[in-house]
Amino acid sequence: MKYARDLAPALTNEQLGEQLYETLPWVKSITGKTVVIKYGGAAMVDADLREKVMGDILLLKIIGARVVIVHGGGAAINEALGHYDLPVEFKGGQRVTTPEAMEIVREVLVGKVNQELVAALNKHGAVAVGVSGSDGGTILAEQLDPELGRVGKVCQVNTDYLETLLENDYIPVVATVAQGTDGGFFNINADLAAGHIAAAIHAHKAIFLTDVDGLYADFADKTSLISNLTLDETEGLLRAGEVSKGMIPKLEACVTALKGGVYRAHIINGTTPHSLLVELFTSTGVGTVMHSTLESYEFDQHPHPVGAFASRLVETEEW
Ligand SMILES: Nc1ncnc2c1ncn2[C@@H]1O[C@H](COP(=O)(O)OP(=O)(O)O)[C@@H](O)[C@H]1O
Ligand SMILES: CC(=O)N[C@@H](CCC(=O)OP(=O)(O)O)C(=O)O
Repeated sequence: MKYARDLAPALTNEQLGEQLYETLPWVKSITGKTVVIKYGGAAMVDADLREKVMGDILLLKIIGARVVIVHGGGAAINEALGHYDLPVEFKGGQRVTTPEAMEIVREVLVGKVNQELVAALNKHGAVAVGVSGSDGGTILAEQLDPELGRVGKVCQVNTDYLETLLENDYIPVVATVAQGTDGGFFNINADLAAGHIAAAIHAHKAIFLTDVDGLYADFADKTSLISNLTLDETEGLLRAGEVSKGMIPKLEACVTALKGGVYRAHIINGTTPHSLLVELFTSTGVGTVMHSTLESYEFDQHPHPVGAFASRLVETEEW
């Protein structure tokens, strides 16, 4: 037997209740909306954390969000290439992918990472379905640059199969190996694929879970975490070469998503337990959020009384 008094809660029941109640408008803002979550390989390495992320995603689904997961697996691909003594090389945040490496990319992304994520979700019930870019012609790509080998540029996203799965209450889990216009397969950076999918499926939000707290104005200066920025500012940072490595495709993906009509793009730390819930269900959030204009951002930033929020929901119904 355990006495409640010995559990020493950090908050009083009233404070806890207040906090839960404050999430209500944010929960309402997600219900019925499509949310594309890019789950990066860098945030996937710890199995316990991965379970927590899957739990948070299930919670989003239970409250009525239409969730699409697009996953990476860069770290696992590096490991597999090392195992076969194949080189690991990136240019502008994209992997140089020889035909040999492409075979490994397929094995790792489609055969391993995708199945593991689907299995982790399906422990809780038959909710997830693995989708590779070529399934249902979901992602069609052509060669991006001969120097990068089998790296693809997305030319078309066909959302029919994803929509069918969402309508039937499944969570599609997408591995970003695309069908090539030349009949082969292409390796698509998972951030870029997520940006294109979010735009094509008219997502309300695109959320990028990675291994840093968000976008830093200066990565070396940990006090420079950016809380929010506009589309123009994001493009400005890219043009000025202010970001490097994996952050380049991530920001490019945010730009693609926002230009394609996605309401918000978020970059958050997937290695911090429940960052997804804090980002989505609190006024302050934890990571970096990108939005089309400052006006549209400020509109969202004060806690909305439930009644007032309901009228906003009507205004944004199409999303
Ligand atoms: N300005 C920046 N702010 C944040 N991260 C940055 C920045 N510039 C480069 N990075 C790097 O981008 C990495 C995230 O991209 P990546 O390694 O591709 O992760 P993922 O596997 O989640 O896509 C960070 O770990 C960090 O090293
Ligand atoms: C072309 C290209 O770079 N493809 C990526 C695909 C996986 C990925 O994007 O994984 P993360 O999200 O974990 O970085 C790669 O081969 O690593």
